[in-house]
Amino acid sequence: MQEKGLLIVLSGPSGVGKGTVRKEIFSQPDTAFEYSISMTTRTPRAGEVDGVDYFFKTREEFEGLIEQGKLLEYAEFVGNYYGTPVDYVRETLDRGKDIFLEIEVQGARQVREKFPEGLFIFLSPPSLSELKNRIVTRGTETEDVINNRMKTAREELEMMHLYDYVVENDQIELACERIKAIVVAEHCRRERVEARYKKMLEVD
Ligand SMILES: Nc1ncnc2c1ncn2[C@@H]1O[C@H](COP(=O)(O)OP(=O)(O)OP(=O)(O)O)[C@@H](O)[C@H]1O
Ligand SMILES: Nc1nc2c(ncn2[C@@H]2O[C@H](COP(=O)(O)O)[C@@H](O)[C@H]2O)c(=O)[nH]1
Repeated sequence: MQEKGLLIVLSGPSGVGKGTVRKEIFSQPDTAFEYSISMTTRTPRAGEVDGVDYFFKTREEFEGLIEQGKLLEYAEFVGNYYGTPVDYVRETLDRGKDIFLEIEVQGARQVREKFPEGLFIFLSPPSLSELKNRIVTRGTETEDVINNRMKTAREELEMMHLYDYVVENDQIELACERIKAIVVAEHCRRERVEARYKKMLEVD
């Protein structure tokens, strides 16, 4: 029987650099994970492409997907819905591939309930002032949205205890190396290796 892949969740406050770090990891040729493209009702930012950055949906479409049970998790974040399509996650894990979800804290909590064996990583900022500086410098949000996201960031930082690892995003390259090292270590965790051996011994 095909061994299942690892479900990896990366969360952290808005502007900490999750998207930047994720894009850097996925640009590296030795990265073997797959990325779960989320659904959202947020308006696309300049340069964002439907089906690449997100699947952009209306609120009616999104609520239909919730009703049909098509989402592994979903949350309302600063006025918009965000959610993870469940089928792609399950298919990828069944193929034995690791899958990487970049989602906020309420969603991560729901995923933890369904996949307690997943790997949950929290990306933290060097400081709150640097976090604000990053969101402002990105230049994609209005002042109101920035203030709301900073308020939510304080609540999210208090949820760090729900995660297995905390990686500081002081420098992009270092944060990526730390995340990749954690994934390698997770694959070598004794409980996982024992489970693999148990299955092998059952077959022989
Ligand atoms: N280590 C870093 N040092 C300095 N700037 C960074 C670092 N990582 C990311 N940034 C910058 O911070 C800004 C926010 O990054 P990014 O959009 O990746 O954050 P995010 O966590 O994905 O945000 P959101 O949750 O709002 O989508 C970007 O302008 C990015 O270039
Ligand atoms: N619960 C979920 N959160 C998600 C998902 N996809 C992205 N996100 C998170 O939403 C915020 C805002 O994102 P932005 O692109 O508008 O800046 C951020 O924390 C993302 O990580 C998802 O499928 N589920």
